[in-house]
Amino acid sequence: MSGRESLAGPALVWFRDDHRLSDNPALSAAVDSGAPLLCLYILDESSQGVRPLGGAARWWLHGSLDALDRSLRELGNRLVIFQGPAEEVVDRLVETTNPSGVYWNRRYQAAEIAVDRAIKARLTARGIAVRSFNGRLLHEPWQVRNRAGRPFQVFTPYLRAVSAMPVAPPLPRPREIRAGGWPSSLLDSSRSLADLRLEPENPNWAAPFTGLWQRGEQAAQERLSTFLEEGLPGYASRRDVPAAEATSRLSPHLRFGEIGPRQIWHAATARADGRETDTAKFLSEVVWRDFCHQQLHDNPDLATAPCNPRFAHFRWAGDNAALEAWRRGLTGYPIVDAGMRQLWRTGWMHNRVRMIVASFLVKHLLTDWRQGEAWFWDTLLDADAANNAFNWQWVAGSGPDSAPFHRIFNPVSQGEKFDPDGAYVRAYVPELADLPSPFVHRPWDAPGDVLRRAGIAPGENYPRPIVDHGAARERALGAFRALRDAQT
Ligand SMILES: Cc1cc2nc3c(=O)[nH]c(=O)nc-3n(C[C@H](O)[C@H](O)[C@H](O)COP(=O)(O)OP(=O)(O)OC[C@H]3O[C@@H](n4cnc5c(N)ncnc54)[C@H](O)[C@@H]3O)c2cc1C
Repeated sequence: MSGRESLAGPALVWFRDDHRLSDNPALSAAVDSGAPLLCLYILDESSQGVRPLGGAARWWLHGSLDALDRSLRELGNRLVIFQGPAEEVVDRLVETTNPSGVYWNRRYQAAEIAVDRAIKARLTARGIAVRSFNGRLLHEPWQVRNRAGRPFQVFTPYLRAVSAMPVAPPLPRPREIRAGGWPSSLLDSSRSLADLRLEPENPNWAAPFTGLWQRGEQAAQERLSTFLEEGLPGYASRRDVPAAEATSRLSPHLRFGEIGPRQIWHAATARADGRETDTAKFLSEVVWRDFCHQQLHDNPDLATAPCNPRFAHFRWAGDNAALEAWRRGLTGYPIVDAGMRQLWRTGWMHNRVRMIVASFLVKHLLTDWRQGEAWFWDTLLDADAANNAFNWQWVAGSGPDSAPFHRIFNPVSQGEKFDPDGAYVRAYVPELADLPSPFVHRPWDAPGDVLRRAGIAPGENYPRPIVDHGAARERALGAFRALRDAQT
């Protein structure tokens, strides 16, 4: 503890996407400073370049902040919320509280980094210590480098490098978080959670989420324990089967930092005995998340500009009716429609199906991947600047270590392979529930009497395919060839 920090004013702990008390390095360091703490959150949707959250993520944020406040209150503190450009809010806070230090965990979007740098420079100039930490990743983007000291562009060597690096053990939850006194002028300018209007009303389209998801740190820990107990055995072989519900569903918790990857890493490793393959596969997914963050850090425009500049000239078809059919789950391809409806109904979609629907949008519908990225951004509870943009570029073929553009998923064979008896399709596309398995991924092949018995009238209560697979594939390959030829 430095003498200056302990003798001067309170310490400010600024929570941002790290909504937890355990393994929260910024919080632990502030507690260790000995100063009383002022804990805050800023809803900043107006600083230059900051991307406002999508609707589903706003719903999650509401519960996440509520849970964080309750946890802080259990330890004698509370969360005070502000709204507005972070630089202005922090200036006001510093002016009024004269803090001994400001503590935060780092963020990785370019606009947020710019805000943090500007704030840090101003505070440092005023003699106020700013201490920033890694609370979000296993390793910081700049810590994982190849032999030439450059960032990895390919995941496998990145994973190999990370596997050889020790992962810091998670920090314990503080036992007490001594509260500083909030000046009333600041409290007057603070917002209640309700003021932020994060949850939708009229219509409350998020109502079904309440029964499906528990937000907050405790729920994240419980989900991890249940997954390690019940889901991890067999994860490597079952993770691609959407009906198996064999993945952790930790993604929204990770997105909002209700659990940290180091906690997951150590908890999974501690139970790896006898399930080494499953554990390694699961942890490699957590490493993908770090890799995505490294890519975002090195490509600040990841969500808007293709990493491979050649793709900037791609000739997209831009068919709005087809885009709308995709969004609504009305393409006539059962696995695509099931995925898009799972997303709408639950705020989440299985990873295999995310790849299928993304490939369908980009390649079968020849629609700019940024349209898909934006829809996911608005509808996913786990919408994440790094994971979402990186994975869309991966599918579109324009990102680092991407699937090549000419690898075009066939939505029928993908469905038959990963959802062989159609359980996933039946769960989300009830129109097809009574279709026998051989036809559930290709209703157009079913004889008339089979369709009648299943209650399906093609084009009336379930759409005919909006594109023909073979023709769409040829069109996509043609567009890619045109791009290549134009540049050689
Ligand atoms: C087009 C597309 C868009 C995506 N958008 C997002 C997004 O906005 N937010 C998001 O968290 N994930 C995104 N993913 C990655 C992946 O689909 C989800 O992380 C995963 O489905 C979450 O489910 P889970 O927690 O059960 O995963 P698990 O299989 O249990 O994996 C554990 C954790 O590893 C990480 N992870 C798993 N797969 C990936 C991956 N491919 N890339 C990066 N991290 C991964 C996630 O944090 C996940 O919670 C996207 C994938 C695709 C193909």
